[in-house]
Amino acid sequence: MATQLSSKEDYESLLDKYDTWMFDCDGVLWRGDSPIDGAVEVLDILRKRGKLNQYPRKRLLFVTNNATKSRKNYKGKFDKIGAQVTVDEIYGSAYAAAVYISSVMKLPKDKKVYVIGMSGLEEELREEGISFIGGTDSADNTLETFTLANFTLDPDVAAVLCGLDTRINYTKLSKAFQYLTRNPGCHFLVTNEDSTYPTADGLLPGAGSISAPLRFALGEDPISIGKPAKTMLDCIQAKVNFDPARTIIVGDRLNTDILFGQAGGLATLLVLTGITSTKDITGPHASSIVPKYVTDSIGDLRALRSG
Ligand SMILES: O=C(O)[C@H](O)[C@H](O)COP(=O)(O)O
Ligand SMILES: [Mg+2]
Repeated sequence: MATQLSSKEDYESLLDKYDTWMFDCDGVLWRGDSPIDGAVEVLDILRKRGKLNQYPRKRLLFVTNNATKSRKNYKGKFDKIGAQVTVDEIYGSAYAAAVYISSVMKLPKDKKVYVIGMSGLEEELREEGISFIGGTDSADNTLETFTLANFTLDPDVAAVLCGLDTRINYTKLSKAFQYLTRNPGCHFLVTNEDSTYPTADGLLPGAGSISAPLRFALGEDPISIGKPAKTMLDCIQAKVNFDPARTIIVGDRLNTDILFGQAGGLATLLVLTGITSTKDITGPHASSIVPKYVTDSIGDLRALRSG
């Protein structure tokens, strides 16, 4: 059963127990471009309280499955909402995918990736020195009818990488399908599998719903790199030395954020400002994924402001 947090004492006890705070972004810190009420203030409180001598220094990390933006893009988004965050505190599935392709898959330099995704994903691939086609290329961002007669297979494509792409179309799906069925050994990778994406005005199809047509057409599941996969945690641990026993992840989705935390031996705090609602964690249809703590919103931690 999850512990429902509500009092200042509840939140103070979290400060006592955890030095590293991992924050999911969509549905926790913001919905689309709208910050969650109190989120920026709470980040500031945690930084300030973490510097006081009664607590070990607090480390804040931001761990998002949203592959539409690069770490630098996210730094700009944090700046815009007035949150003091550095690029090396940000871990996105776009970055994790680029690291996976270069360091785990070890894609040969003469090979390339066919991308379904947006400029942030392309930026992270470029930063890792990975060659790619597709993505925001104008030839792929078209509503023209796709015909194989006009398509030339690139034999150097050794992986297809699919992330959230708000300009998805039949041409992109068809090209990806050609590479995955006609280039021998072509890897099928997705940045993440979130089914939906929480915006300020409601839910939209998420990255998992963008790659779903390919999975159905292929009859094959991809390798997924974002939460809850361990790949994302490996990516963070390669850069940041933290103690899982003194680390908490704050998330809004049970089958990504909370599972990711549980698999990594982290404490988990679920907030109800994004994907998950009370009916998902209580009553007859409650999920089997049970967070350690629950609170309505990250803004509830403003109770810590007085110190
Ligand atoms: O569709 C997606 O990619 C996800 O809904 C979204 O981007 C998740 O982002 P997160 O909650 O991990 O910040
Ligand atoms: Mg989220």
